[in-house]
Amino acid sequence: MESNSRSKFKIICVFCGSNPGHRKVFSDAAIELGNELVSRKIDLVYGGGSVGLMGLISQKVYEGGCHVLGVIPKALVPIEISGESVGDVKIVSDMHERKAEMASQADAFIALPGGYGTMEETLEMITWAQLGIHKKPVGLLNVEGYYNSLLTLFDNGVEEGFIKPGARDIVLAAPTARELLSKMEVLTLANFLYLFVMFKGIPRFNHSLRLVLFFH
Ligand SMILES: C/C(=C\CNc1ncnc2c1ncn2[C@@H]1O[C@H](COP(=O)(O)O)[C@@H](O)[C@H]1O)CO
Repeated sequence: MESNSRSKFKIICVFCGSNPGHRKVFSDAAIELGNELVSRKIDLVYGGGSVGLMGLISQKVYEGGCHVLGVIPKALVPIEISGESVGDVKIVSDMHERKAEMASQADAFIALPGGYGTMEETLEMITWAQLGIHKKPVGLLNVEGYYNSLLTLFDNGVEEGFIKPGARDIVLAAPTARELLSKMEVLTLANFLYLFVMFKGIPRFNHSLRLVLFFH
C-alpha cells in the first residue's frame, strides 16, 4: 500500500547478509523492508550484487520503481561472486571506498540480519555517528530477536563504562520495517527541531528553550 506522505529520507543504505539465512523469516523481512521503502518512495543504496538478502531487497525496491544503487568493489564484480545487480552500479576500488560512498549517498542506515560484513559496516556507521562524522540515524531490523545479543552487548558496554549512555541511543532497533522507519523518522525530526531551535531560536522562548534543550 502506498503511503500518503513523503518520507524524511530520500535514500537509505541497507546493510544485509550476502546469505539468506536458514529461516524464511529473514527473506520475508528483506522483502517487507523493500516494500516499505517503496511505499515511502525511498531509494536504496546497498552493497551491489544479487546474493542473499541483498538480492531480495534490491529486486523489490527496483521492481517497485525506486532507484537502486549498488556500490561494489572491483574484486567482487565478477558475476559468479556477487551475481547480477539491478539498477545502477558504481564500481569502487576497495571496501573502504565502498563504505564511504554508501555513507555519503544515504540519509540513514538500516541493518537487516547478516554476518560479519553486515555487522562491521553497521558498527562503523555507529562509530562515525559517535564521532560526529555524520548525524544520520542507524537502525537494526531486529527480526525475531536476531540482534538481541548485540543490543545486550551494547547495554553491557554502557554498564561497564565503555559506551556513554548518550551514545547508546545512536542505535535504534525494532522488529518490523514499519516500526523501525517510523522511529528513525521521529528521531530525524527531533534532531531537526533541536538544531532549528539551537541556531534559529523561537522568539520569546528562545533563551529558556535553548537551555532546556542544551541540558537535555
Ligand atoms: C562470499 C559471499 C558472497 C560475496 N559476495 C558479496 N557481494 C557483495 N557484497 C558482499 C558480498 N559479501 C559480503 N558483502 C558485503 O558485506 C555485507 C554482507 O556481508 P555478510 O558477511 O554476508 O553479512 C554486504 O552488506 C556487503 O556490503 C558469500 O557469502
